[in-house]
Amino acid sequence: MAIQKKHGKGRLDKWYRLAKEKGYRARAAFKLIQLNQKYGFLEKSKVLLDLCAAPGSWCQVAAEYMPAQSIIVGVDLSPIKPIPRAITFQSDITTEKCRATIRSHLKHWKADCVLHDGAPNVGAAWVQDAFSQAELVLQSLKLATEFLNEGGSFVTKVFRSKDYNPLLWVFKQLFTSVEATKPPSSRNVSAEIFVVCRGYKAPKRIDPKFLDPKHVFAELADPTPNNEAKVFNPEKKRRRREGYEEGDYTQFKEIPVTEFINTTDPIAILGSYNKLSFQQPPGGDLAMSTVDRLEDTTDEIRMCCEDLKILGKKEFRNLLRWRLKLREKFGLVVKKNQPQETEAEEVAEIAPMDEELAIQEQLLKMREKETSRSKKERRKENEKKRKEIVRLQMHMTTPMDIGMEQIGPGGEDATFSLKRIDRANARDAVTNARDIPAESESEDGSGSESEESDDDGDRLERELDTMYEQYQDRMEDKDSKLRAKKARKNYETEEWEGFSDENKGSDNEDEEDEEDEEDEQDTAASAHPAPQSGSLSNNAALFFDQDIFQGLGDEAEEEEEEEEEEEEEGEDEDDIEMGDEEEEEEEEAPAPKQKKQKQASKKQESEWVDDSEGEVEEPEDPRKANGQLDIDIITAEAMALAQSMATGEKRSQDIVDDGYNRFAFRDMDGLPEWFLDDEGQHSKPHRPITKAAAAAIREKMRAINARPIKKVMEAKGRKKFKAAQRLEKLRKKSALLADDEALSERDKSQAITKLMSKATKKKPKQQVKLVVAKGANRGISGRPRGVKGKYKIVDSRMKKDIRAEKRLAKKKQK
Ligand SMILES: C[S@@+](CC[C@H](N)C(=O)[O-])C[C@H]1O[C@@H](n2cnc3c(N)ncnc32)[C@H](O)[C@@H]1O
Repeated sequence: MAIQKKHGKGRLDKWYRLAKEKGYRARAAFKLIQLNQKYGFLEKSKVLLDLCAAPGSWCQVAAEYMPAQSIIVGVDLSPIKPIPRAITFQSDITTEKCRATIRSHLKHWKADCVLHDGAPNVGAAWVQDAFSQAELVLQSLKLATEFLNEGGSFVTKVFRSKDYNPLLWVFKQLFTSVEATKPPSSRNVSAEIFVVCRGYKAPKRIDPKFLDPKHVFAELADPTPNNEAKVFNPEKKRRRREGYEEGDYTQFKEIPVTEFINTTDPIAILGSYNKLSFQQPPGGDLAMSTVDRLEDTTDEIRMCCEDLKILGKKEFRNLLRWRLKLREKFGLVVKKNQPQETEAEEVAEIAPMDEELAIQEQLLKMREKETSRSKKERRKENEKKRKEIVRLQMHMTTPMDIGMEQIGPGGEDATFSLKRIDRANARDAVTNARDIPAESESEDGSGSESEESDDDGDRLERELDTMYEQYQDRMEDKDSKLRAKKARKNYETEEWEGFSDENKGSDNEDEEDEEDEEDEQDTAASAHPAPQSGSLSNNAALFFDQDIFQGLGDEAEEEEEEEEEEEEEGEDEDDIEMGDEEEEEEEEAPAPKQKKQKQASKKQESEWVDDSEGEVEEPEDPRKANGQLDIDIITAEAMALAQSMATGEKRSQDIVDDGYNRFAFRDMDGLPEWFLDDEGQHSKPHRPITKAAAAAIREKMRAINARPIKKVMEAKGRKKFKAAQRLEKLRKKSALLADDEALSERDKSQAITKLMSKATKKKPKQQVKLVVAKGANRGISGRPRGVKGKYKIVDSRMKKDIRAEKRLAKKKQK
């Protein structure tokens, strides 16, 4: 079997290399070694039959692990090069001829172990592949039943497909123990799995149906038909979760919109189909034409139905709400509080069950969601607190607001809480209260109806939230950049831990009581309305540490210092004997503040770098020796900005003003995560980029890319250093020679020339000796006997591979 080396499955991994090293013909050898390590069937076997054995690595392993004098018979469609201690031949295991040849080789013996690693045509159509592999497994089982000893083992490869379970069932009828396992050397991307069947029961007679693919893989009728679903939808097909439906291998799937209305699992339809069709069936469908004509079926809904794969969460929600409305109109939803006797006859028997199932499902999901929701809410709360503190620090709000959040009109405990109304999804009702006649609710009971549809709405909302989270998890699994981004985001929005210890009240020390601590921190927030920079939250510290504030801060500090100096001068006159120590203290005081600023700006810079490269990197010291920020301009936006500042087009004050835009300080309270994610991507200021700036950045990046990598530079440096050392040595030696008075001038020059030629002579590269892993060298670890210098253990297969590679390279050149 030729191995493709470039991509995914054919990748040359560690098992491939290890197989080369150990002299095995295929990496598959390690699968058998690992299976044997777990179940130990080889050591116990004296006769072994290896079905589908080429190129023969399993036979090699068997010969290694089985007791001496054991019999190993291997067969394959492809020829197998001779293997010591094994008999091999070429044949198709599905044929009678193969069976007869095995018999002739085994004579009267029975096998203790039958191995099967067959894989027909892997790589073509997956469905077809899996099936013929399953057939091959059944065929090998047939041979096993004929040649296995009682108590013997059958080890086979199976592909995970719909035929897997029937196969397992058959194995279990014939063996006392059946275990499926995937050895570590089997690639995760491969659908293969190994089944180890031990303790062959050796029944006297086996019903041929057991080993007949037609019977074993026949489709079974569903033993418990879903009559309930049939009432609503008599022609509904059973969904197949194992892949394409039989006979339907298309990617594009369409389903009548009426099925979407009827189904009890609308999310499944939205997730697996591409289009909800309004197309009338040949005989016409009354339900379809009604759906088509209804007012609720707006143009927007129709457009959404056209292509489900491009819809966002909002559109899905609209579709689900529309479905609910239509179900209500068609009488498919029965209200919980409606008396039983008023229900329509047909619906009366079915709908409550439907409802009950839905409620149970709902309860389960709610419980699952509860934990994640409370976590999310806590995070939001913390974010809100932090934002308020930032605002406070920027004098955008009064400290009163923080207290108000706890007990004021907007707070959770307040009598009138808009937020709570929002949660009950009734804010619209409140705002539209004037339009609703007062008695309408009590008269027709629509209040409870809307409550119920609110319940449904909430459920849908939760389902969509879960789906969105799952979608994000999937994307994160796929994309390392996204993972890094999320990790950064989590770090930024990590739980607020309040002010640093210095700012906490002295009675704020009980770390175990977290709630108390939080309360105290809140009180501390309101008690200390203007915390120093050292106690700023992450974002605030970052904000104030931006370059533009450096100057402003300095100016303010300078002014303060000037004022202080003036005061000091005045004081000095009064109190001339102020001690040196006090002066030193005053000078040292701002140091921690600077340190914190430095750390914050360090973090900021690392974030800029992360944003541009999508990787989390260790931040380097962003300051030069003179203490200035050493920020590299790496985006065209920043370059354009720098240019405009350098040319005097913009002043630092303009940049500060630009910071106050509609994107700054957005209120994110109560907004769903998916919305914020989307906003974060698209709703941000677009700063102008000039052609010159873009060209400058391009040039800069080209220069960076042209730079050799660090390792190469280091190697070159080492080389240079060694050359310099050699030269120095040479210089000293020749100086000694030159000073030697015993030598004539001629001898001196000859000796120096000799030295020079010796030094400039390149050492011949040490040849690597190839040692073929056969005979005494097979499977050895360490230096083979009689080999000196560098060596490499190879097998004939590797030579072939190298030759093939060369051939291919030549072909490409042509
Ligand atoms: C994965 S390889 C086996 C590797 C082998 N276990 C080893 O360790 O070297 C699968 C083999 O199944 C063989 N095969 C597929 N269909 C077969 C058949 N009907 N009869 C015999 N061999 C077959 C293929 O020729 C192929 O060599």
